[in-house]
Amino acid sequence: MGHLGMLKAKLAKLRRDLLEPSTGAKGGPGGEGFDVTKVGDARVGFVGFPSVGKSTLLTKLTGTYSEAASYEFTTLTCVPGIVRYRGAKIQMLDLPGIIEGAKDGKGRGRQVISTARTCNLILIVLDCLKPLTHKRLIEHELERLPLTFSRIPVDTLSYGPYSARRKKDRGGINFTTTVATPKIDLDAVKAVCSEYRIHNADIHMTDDHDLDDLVDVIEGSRVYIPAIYVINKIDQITIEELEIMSKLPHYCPVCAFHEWNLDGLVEMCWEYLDLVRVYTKPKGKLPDFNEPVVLHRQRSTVEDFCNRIHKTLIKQFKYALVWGSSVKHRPQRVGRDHVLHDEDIVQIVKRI
Ligand SMILES: Nc1nc2c(ncn2[C@@H]2O[C@H](COP(=O)(O)OP(=O)(O)OP(=O)(O)O)[C@@H](O)[C@H]2O)c(=O)[nH]1
Ligand SMILES: [K+]
Ligand SMILES: [Mg+2]
Repeated sequence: MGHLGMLKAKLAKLRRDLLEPSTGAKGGPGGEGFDVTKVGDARVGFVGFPSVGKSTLLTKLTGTYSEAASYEFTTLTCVPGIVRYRGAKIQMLDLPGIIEGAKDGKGRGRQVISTARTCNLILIVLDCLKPLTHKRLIEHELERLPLTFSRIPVDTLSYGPYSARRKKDRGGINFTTTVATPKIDLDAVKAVCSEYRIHNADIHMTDDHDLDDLVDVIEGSRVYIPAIYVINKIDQITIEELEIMSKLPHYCPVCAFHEWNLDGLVEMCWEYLDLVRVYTKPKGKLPDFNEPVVLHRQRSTVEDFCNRIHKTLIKQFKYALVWGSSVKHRPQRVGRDHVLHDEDIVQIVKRI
C-alpha cells in the first residue's frame, strides 16, 4: 500500500511537471494560447479545476472524444468540438484543469487563460461538492480576463476626451495632443497602458485631461466575456441542495456523466452568446432558412452582414430589403447602418 501510494504521488508529480512550462518559456506577458483554429460562429471555453468533469462534458455535448479519468490533469492540451444549434456552429474548447496560481504561470494556467480570452463565452465548470471555494479561486485566477481592446474594432475606439486607435500588432504606444502644455506625457500614458496590457495604440487627446480620465476611457472600453457557472456532478447531491443551486444567478446545474440538463446548458449558452441569425433571400427566391449568417448582437448591422458574405459586397451595396422584427414594413428598404434582429430576412440590392 505504502509503495503504491508513493508511486501514485510520483506519477501525480510527473504529470504536474509535464504541465509546467519549460524554463524560460513563460510565453510573454499574456502568454500564448493553444494553437487551435477558430471555426464556427462562436467559441465557448471550459475553465475549471482538475477533474470537475470538463472533458466528460465536451464528449457528451459535442460527440468529440476527450479523454476523461479520475486522476487530475488528464487533459494536457486543448480539445475542440462543435455543437450545432439553431443553425449556428458553436465551437467548444475543453482545456486542461487550472490550479491556484495559474495566472502567475503555474501549470498550463497562462495558456488556458490566454485561450479563454479568445472565447465569446466561458463555462466555469465546478464540482457541486466543492463549488464555493473553487468558484472564488477560479474567479481570482480569471481576474484579469476582462478583455482590454482586443475585441473592439479599430475605428470604434473613440471615447470622450481621448480617441485611441488600436494598431494591430506593432507600433508601440503613441501619444499626440493639441494641448500646448498637457498635464500628462507619453511616459505616463505608456505606464497606464501597460497596466491594461495595451502595447500598441495611438492615443490622441484634444482637451487637457489628466490620467484619471485616461483610465476611465480605457475602463469604459473594456469588453467583458460572459460566463456561466456549470455545476457538474449533481448526481452526487440531494434534491434540496440542487434546488438551492438552481436559483443562483448564472448557474447551470448538470450531470455530464448521465447527460442531465445538457439541453438546458446549450440553451443557456445560446442565450449568453447573444447571437443574431440572419437569413439571406436571393431576388425572386425563397429565403435560405438552413444556413443563417450568424452575427454577434454588438456587430449586427447590414454592413456586418454584407462583410460576412463577401469582402467586396459592401462596395456594390445600394440598399437592403429587410423582413422581420427590426423593421416596421415588410419589406423595408434600409441602409448599411441598419441594425438587424434575430431571424430577420435580408435581400441585398446592388448598384449596377
Ligand atoms: N458522479 C459524476 N462523476 C462525473 C461526472 N462528470 C464527470 N465525472 C467523473 O469525474 C472524473 C473526472 O472527469 P474528467 O472529465 O476527466 O474531468 P476534467 O475536468 O476534464 O479533468 P482534467 O482534464 O484532469 O482537468 C471522471 O472520473 C468522470 O467520470 C458527473 O456528472 N457525475
Ligand atoms: K480528470
Ligand atoms: Mg479533462
